[in-house]
Amino acid sequence: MSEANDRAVETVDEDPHEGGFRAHAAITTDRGGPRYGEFSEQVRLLMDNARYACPDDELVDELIESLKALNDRLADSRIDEWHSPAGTRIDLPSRGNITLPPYVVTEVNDNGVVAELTFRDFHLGGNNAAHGGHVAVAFDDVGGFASAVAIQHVSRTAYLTVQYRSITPLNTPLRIHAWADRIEGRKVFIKGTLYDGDRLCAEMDALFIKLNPGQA
Ligand SMILES: CCCCCCCCCC(=O)SCCNC(=O)CCNC(=O)[C@H](O)C(C)(C)COP(=O)(O)OP(=O)(O)OC[C@H]1O[C@@H](n2cnc3c(N)ncnc32)[C@H](O)[C@@H]1OP(=O)(O)O
Repeated sequence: MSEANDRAVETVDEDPHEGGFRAHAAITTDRGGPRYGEFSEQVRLLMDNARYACPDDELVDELIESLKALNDRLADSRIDEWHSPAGTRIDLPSRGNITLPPYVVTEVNDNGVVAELTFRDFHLGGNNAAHGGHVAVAFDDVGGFASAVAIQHVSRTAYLTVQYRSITPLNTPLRIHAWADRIEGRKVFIKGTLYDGDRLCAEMDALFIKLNPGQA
């Protein structure tokens, strides 16, 4: 961590959340400003390019210096997780969270949540296919979304099983669907599918537990 990072971490205030991972602060579309989406896209491109880059020694030296300078500038703007744009910008793919594969929600209703999702170069597993872990990340997030829709409350994943049925391609718009199969008390049983066109890539079977008041 740089000195700037150390300073940023020290500025994190008392944790304002009230159970789960939902902040008191309202979800907004203006944190980070009107160009925050472009910023996120540039970060994603950086991740994509880094995944495939093979820089020579001279370029590595140059890139390290550029990235150090960039990281120092970014670290100076760090705030706590509850107020950062990443994860709260509902107008951007995956709520502006660049750690998630980008998806855009197309339907939210009694049948659950449907989204168009694209794994990118950064999500490479092998031979131009998505890494299975990233497929699980996608299911966890969209599954958690479907659980929240079904119970109108925050829940956490107790287990999540993925059946990998066929190769999940990169850089291809996919259809991800998650829905509440049944609810038993605090237990929300979520199912999900991931399709490339008509081809089933993966299926999810998961349990989310509704959090009690104040539960972390
Ligand atoms: C719109 C925004 C959308 C955002 C989406 C974001 C989604 C991201 C979701 C996540 O990634 S959360 C992070 C990953 N998950 C965790 O870190 C959870 C870690 N585990 C825990 O915190 C607790 O184990 C958990 C909250 C899941 C459950 O603990 P509790 O103490 O609240 O529940 P309890 O142990 O009393 O169990 C309640 C019921 O669930 C059952 N249960 C709990 N864990 C189970 C399990 N693993 N398998 C089967 N059943 C399970 C348990 O048997 C019991 O059944 P009964 O009511 O019938 O007796």
